[in-house]
Amino acid sequence: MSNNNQQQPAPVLELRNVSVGYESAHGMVQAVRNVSLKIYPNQIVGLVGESGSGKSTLGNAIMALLKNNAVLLGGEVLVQGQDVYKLNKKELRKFRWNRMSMVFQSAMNALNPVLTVEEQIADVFTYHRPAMSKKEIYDKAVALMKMVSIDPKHLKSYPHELSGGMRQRVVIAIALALEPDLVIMDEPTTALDVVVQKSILDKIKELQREKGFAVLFVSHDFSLVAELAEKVAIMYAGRFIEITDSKKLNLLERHHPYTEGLLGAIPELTAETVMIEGIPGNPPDLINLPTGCAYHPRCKYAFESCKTIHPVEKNVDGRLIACHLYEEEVVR
Ligand SMILES: Nc1ncnc2c1ncn2[C@@H]1O[C@H](COP(=O)(O)OP(=O)(O)OP(=O)(O)O)[C@@H](O)[C@H]1O
Repeated sequence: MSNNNQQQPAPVLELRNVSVGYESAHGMVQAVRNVSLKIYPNQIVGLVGESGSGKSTLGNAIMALLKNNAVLLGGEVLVQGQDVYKLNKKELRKFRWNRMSMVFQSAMNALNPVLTVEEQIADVFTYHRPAMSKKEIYDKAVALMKMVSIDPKHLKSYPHELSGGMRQRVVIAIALALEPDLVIMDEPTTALDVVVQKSILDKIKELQREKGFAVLFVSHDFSLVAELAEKVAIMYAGRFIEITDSKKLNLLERHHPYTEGLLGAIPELTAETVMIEGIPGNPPDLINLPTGCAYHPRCKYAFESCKTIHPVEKNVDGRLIACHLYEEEVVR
């Protein structure tokens, strides 16, 4: 979304200093640490980071679907201005799927194997739109199948009779059934081959443009997110270490050293020889985080302050970067 208008629309999603931990026998796992972000209508924002960086935890936290041992340690999650943690159980059940929905990791395997596609789509309407007639629900199911480019004859199919790509399309159709304002997609195409992956991503883009919902697209695949999303939040050890326009995701721009490492790990298809410079070391233990910057033990630029002083987010050429290498104005 362009920022040129003086009148910026209200964000669909606003995260204010959100922190989430998991209680464990060894201490609190600090899975999400003080993250803030705004997503506007019509916008696709990518969320990337290595496995274990806290992406799914944040997605679940937005939906207020945290696991039993998880705790919202602080902050606010506002969807269309509503703090989801201020809703009671009944209000939350209504709010979810109507205003915000989520395509979970490996969702295509989460379809109920003993129900037909039609029954699973109908369930959503029976629960959330009890006044709808059977005929209206059937018509809606047909329209949803067409929307995700599946022949409506498959409404009578059971999940095992569909390909992985078709099952994933059904899951996306279900997530969009009630026309939510915000859709969280957690690795929606990871289990699929590249061709099917591309067709699903094209479908997501097409539907998003047509319907105008906002998307938080979670993935560990940096190049995929850079292509799909307008803005990308890069997560390391539970924190956003950089938030940038995806257009600026190239090594000619200044970045957080971790982003630079991820960018270096993307092979350039046009290059004659491909040099992949991985990131050395492993992500930190989220119970005993390193002092200072959590990335410093792996950072090739680390200096003394990085070991002791927590880097705050700074505005660097229009990007938010939390790194001592940069001196610019403090934004928050
Ligand atoms: N129920 C749990 N109890 C304790 N720790 C947990 C629990 N669930 C997740 N974690 C830890 O929280 C951290 C963040 O996990 P999360 O699944 O959010 O990361 P992720 O970036 O989504 O990873 P992936 O891409 O592998 O799904 C990890 O260190 C993980 O081990």
